Amino acid sequence: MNKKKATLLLADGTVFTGSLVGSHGTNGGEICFNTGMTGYQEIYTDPSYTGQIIVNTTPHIGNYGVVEEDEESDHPLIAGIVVNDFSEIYSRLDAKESLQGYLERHGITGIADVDTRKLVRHIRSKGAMNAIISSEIEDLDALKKELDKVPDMNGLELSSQVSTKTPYYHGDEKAKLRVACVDYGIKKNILRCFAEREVYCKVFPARTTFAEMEEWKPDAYFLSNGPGDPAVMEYAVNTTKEILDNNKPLFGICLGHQLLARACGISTYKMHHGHRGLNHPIKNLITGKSEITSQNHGFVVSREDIDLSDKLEITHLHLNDETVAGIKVKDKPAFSVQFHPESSPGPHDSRYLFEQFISLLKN
Ligand SMILES: NC(=O)CC[C@H](N)C(=O)O
Repeated sequence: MNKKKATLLLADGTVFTGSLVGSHGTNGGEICFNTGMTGYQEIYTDPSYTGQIIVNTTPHIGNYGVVEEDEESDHPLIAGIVVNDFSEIYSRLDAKESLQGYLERHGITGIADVDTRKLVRHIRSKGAMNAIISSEIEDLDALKKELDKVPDMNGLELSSQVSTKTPYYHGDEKAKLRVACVDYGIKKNILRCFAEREVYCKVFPARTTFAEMEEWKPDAYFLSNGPGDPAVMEYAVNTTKEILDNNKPLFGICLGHQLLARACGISTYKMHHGHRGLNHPIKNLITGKSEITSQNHGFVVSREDIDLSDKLEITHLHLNDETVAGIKVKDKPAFSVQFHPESSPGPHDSRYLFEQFISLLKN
């Protein structure tokens, strides 16, 4: 076990020390915690976490290694991990590599042997903030200088960095339904959920125009999840407005949901410390049933703005804090959710939303 010392410094001056995991180095980002008890590889490779340091509240990380099928993108884009008990030993029949080897190979620096319960309580009371992990710099003033260089998540556009550079296809070419997916940082399992339901997808770079996507003659549009602040994605909001103006069926997940709201004139804001985990309860206001959902977001759409607007209807509410978890555009075939129905990792309660979208575009 690598027992090289590492330091975690938070923007408010709080320091935690522990041991290095992953790659020797220094890395900063916004610190946030995920309460999922499984699924570390899917979480680390979800492009929505770009530029963030993930604290896993589940104490034991690494014990089942990594497998290629669990990748939600081609490689991890996170700015680091903070864990309690890190295991280099893994026991899973089909695992090919240890998490240690994987993190090292991808240049991700992490810190273990941290009292993650204390750290999470601190983030819960003080709110989201930047942090830095280093196994190189021990001097706190020098580390603080590096931390000051880390950009604020508020006002940060990251989708253009993580989006595909060229369009690609997913699924069966002969499938009857064709969905144009705008890649703001798409998770692979969303494409799998479409393919399983006989939908053929063409995935477009984030800055593709509506006219360019129309050339492929899609039946509908999908706006993906992704990292960063939706408030500074003017280009994406404009594309969404064009999709709506042309009455095309539209489905959005997470960042895609925030973009749909913004295209309808609703503002978004940064939450105190966000929702990240696999057991977030939401209520479907149409069916009256609750669903346990997978979530990963730091921003949210304004419920006050929706209440004042005549364009949107709230379809889902988060039961912990009554924030907006789903919306529908009143006179258009367009809807979106703040949570992750593709849930990789997470429960499958909300997979019906893919069927709901497909029936919408069949009509
Ligand atoms: N999973 C996502 O799509 C995240 C959306 C957005 N970046 C947020 O943090 O709220």
